[in-house]
Amino acid sequence: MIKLSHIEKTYDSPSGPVKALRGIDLTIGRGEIYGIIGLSGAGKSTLVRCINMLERPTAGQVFVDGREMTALTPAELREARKSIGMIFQHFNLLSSATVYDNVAFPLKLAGMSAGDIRQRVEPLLKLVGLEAKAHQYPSQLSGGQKQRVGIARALASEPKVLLCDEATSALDPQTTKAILDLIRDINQKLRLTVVVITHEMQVIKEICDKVAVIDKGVIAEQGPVLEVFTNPQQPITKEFISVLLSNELPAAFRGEKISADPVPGACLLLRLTFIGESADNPVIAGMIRRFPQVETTLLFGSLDQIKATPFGRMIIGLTGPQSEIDRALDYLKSQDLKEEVIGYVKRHDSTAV
Ligand SMILES: Nc1ncnc2c1ncn2[C@@H]1O[C@H](COP(=O)(O)OP(=O)(O)OP(=O)(O)O)[C@@H](O)[C@H]1O
Repeated sequence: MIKLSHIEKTYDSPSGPVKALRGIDLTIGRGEIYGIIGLSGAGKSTLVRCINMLERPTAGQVFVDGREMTALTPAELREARKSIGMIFQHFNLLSSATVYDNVAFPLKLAGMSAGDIRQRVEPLLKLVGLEAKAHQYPSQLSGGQKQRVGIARALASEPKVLLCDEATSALDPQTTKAILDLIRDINQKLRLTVVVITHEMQVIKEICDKVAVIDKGVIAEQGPVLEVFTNPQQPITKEFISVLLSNELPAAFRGEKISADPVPGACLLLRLTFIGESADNPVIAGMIRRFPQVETTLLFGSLDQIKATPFGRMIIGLTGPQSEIDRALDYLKSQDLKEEVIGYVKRHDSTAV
C-alpha cells in the first residue's frame, strides 16, 4: 500500500544542511497498522510528512496505493492527497468552527453540496462518538474529544491511509487508550492502512502489527511487533523496550559479577519469554518434575499483551548438580519459548565460596 524507496531528506538551515532522512526503505501492507518509533529528532515527522508529500523528499520515491507520489504534478498531488488522512498531536482544529464544520471543512473545500456533506459527516460523528457534540466548539471539548474530531475530519474524504503523527502524545493514559481503541476499530471497520508515529513503545504495543525503529534518519530495525519486542537486536530498540520491560537483575543479584561459566555457589539465571499459547504451558512445572535435583527459584514474572497476544516474561534461577542443570537447560530449549542465559551469579547473601 505504501512503499518508500531510498528516501532522503535534507533541510537547509542557517547553520548548514540537516540530513533528517538518510535512505529509508519501507513497505507497508494494505490494512496494516504500522508503527514508526524514534527519539526526538530521529526523523519520524519528516518521514510521515514525506508519505503525503507535505515534505518533498530530496531523493527517493514514495508510492501510495500504486501511485508514485514523487512524480505527480501539483494538481494530481492535491487529488492523491484525498486518499491520505492525517491526524496531529495538537489536533489542528479550526477554533472558530463547530465540530460539524471542522469535519465538513475538507468536503466544503472540495465543493461538495450541503446535503452530500451531511450524509458524510453525520455517520462519521457517530463513528467517533461525537453526535451529541456536533454544534459545540473545540474550546468546549476535552483533548480526547478534540482528537476524535481530528479523526472524523481525517476520514471525511474517505481515505485509504491514515497517518497519525504523535496523535496521543498530548493525552493522558486513559484517553490515549480510548483513542488507540478507536483507531484500531476504524482500521478494522474501514480496512484502512494506518501509520502511527510515536516515541512511546506503549502505543506500538497496544495497536501496531509491525514496527520500524528510526534512529538518526535511518531505520535501525523493523519487523512484526512481537518479533522486535521479544528479540530486539539493536541497542536503540532495547532501550525503547526496556521502558516497558525491566531488564534489570532481581534485587538479590543486582551488582554481582555475571559469569558465563559455572561458578561454585552461584545460581544460573535465565530469562524466559513465553509468547501466545505457550504463555499458558506449564513448562516450568514440567522441568521441575523431570529434574528434581535442580532447585528452581522464580525471581521475576510478568504477564502482558502485545495487541491480543499474551506475552509472559520470567527470570528463574537454577542451582544443583551441573550435569542436571545442563539437562534442564536442554529441556527448556526444546520447549516453545525463548530462553536467554543471563549467566552464573551469586546472591548478595550467598555464603558459599
Ligand atoms: N523545517 C526544518 N528545517 C530544518 N531542519 C529541520 C526542519 N524540520 C526538521 N528538521 C530537523 O530534522 C531532524 C528530524 O526532525 P523530525 O521533526 O523529523 O524528527 P522527529 O523524530 O519527528 O522529532 P520530534 O519527535 O522531536 O518531533 C531534526 O534534526 C530537526 O531539527
